[in-house]
Parts: sequence; C-alpha cells; structure tokens
Amino acid sequence: MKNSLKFTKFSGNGNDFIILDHPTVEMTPAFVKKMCDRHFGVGADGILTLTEFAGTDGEMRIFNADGGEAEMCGNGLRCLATYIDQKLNHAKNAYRIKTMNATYEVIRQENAFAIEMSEIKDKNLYDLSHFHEFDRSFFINTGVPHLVFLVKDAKAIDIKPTAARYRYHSTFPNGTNVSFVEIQKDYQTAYVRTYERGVEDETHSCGTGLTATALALNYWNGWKEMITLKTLGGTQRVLVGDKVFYSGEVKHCFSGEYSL
Ligand SMILES: N[C@@H](CCC[C@H](N)C(=O)O)C(=O)O
Repeated sequence: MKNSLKFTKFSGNGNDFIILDHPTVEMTPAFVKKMCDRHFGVGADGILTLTEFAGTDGEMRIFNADGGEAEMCGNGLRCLATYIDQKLNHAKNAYRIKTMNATYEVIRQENAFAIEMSEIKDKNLYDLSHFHEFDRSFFINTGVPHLVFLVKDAKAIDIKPTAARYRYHSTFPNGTNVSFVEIQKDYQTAYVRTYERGVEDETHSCGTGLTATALALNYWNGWKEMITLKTLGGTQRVLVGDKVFYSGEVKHCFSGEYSL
C-alpha cells in the first residue's frame, strides 16, 4: 500500500500499544494522537518505537495517546521485549532495552517476561499530609511518577474526576499518575485502578503503577516477596525483595498497515 506505515499491536494486560519498528515518520503529537484514536486510528493507550542503541537489544520510546512522550512504561516494555523475542526467534532469555531514563533487563519466565524495575526513586519525596480524602497515600517514581491511595472500595471511585484533583496538583511539578488500591482477602493480594497521565483516563493496567502500588503496600503493611495485583486487565505480580520485578501477560493482537 502506498503511503502507509507497517505496525504491530500488542496488549500488556489490556494496556495496549502500537509498535513501530524503526519508524521513518516524525513522531509529532498530532501523528501520535491520530494513530492512537480509537475511532479514526488503530486505537491504543500509546505508541512504542523500537530503534537501535549500542550495547542493548534496542531503544524504546513511549508516546502517550495524548501525543506527549513519557520516560518509561512497564507494560510497554514487556510488550516490546515480547516483540523483539518473536522477531529474533526466541534467541535469548533476557533482553536489555533502553528507555529515556535507564536501560532495563527484561527476563524470560515460563510464558512471559518480567522486568527488573531498577529505576526507583523519590520515595515520599513530596509532603502528602494535606491530602485527607483517603486512608493512606504514598508517592514514588518507578520510572514515571506515581501517587497511590489506599481506599476501602476501589470500584466505587469515580476515577476521572477524583484522580484529576491530584494528577494536576501543584505538589507534583511533572504531574503524576494516580492509583487507588483496595486490599483483598487473599494473602498479599489487592485490587488496583490507575488513572494514567498522558492517556488522561483509567487504563486496564499500568506496570509502573502496579510496581508503585506494591511498594506502597510494602511501606504501609510490610508486604514483601510475591504481591498479587488484580486490575481490569487481569492478574499481575510484583516481587519485592532486594530487587523488584514486575510480570504479567502479553498478547500480540494484530499487525497491519496504517494509511498515512
Ligand atoms: N502504562 C505505563 C505507563 C506509561 C506512562 C504514563 N502514562 C506516564 O506518562 O507517566 C506502564 O505500564 O507503566
């Protein structure tokens, strides 16, 4: 097809991405928005681009559906590692992928990939004592900024207006993603909903958000080792020990050509 662009679509527990392998187009906000549009484009929470980067298996850039670029994306990284793995015919058990803020190790598990979440900083950097709406709050940057609230009933939250009160709050100079976590009866299990910066809505799952949530549960309640987190997109796991690993499911949805 003339004037078209080859793409692949992947989903990491319902957090869905268009993958552009060595794109020749300019990643302008207008282009990203159009391609991510769920009615006139392919439809996705974001676009991941894959390019070469010396000493790694590739560089990932992540563009949110609103056209802005983010530093890191947990589900995107698992999707891109799966894409690279399929392309290389399952050549390796671990891939090193560079993002804007660091190079991550993504390791093969039984039937998925787990990311070693090596870039964790700014734990409780901001004073949250003026937020009284929920039982507990926690801030951390797990690649991108996250604010986590402990709530009694996550499903009852009217997420867009509630999260918007914090996502743009002056406390957070770069804005923040916002997660709401409700503890479940099962051992070290919680239900999580995340409002994502740049999608400006709830997504089915957010990898950096689930990692932030597991670290919040570790901080508040001492949870450690395997933490099970349920989201709209299914069940995912965060291992909190000397190192932190995030894992979940990945699905190749389809590949195609997008008319430019
Ligand atoms: N969905 C991602 C996070 C993507 C970036 C985020 N929207 C931001 O701009 O901070 C994940 O799985 O981590």
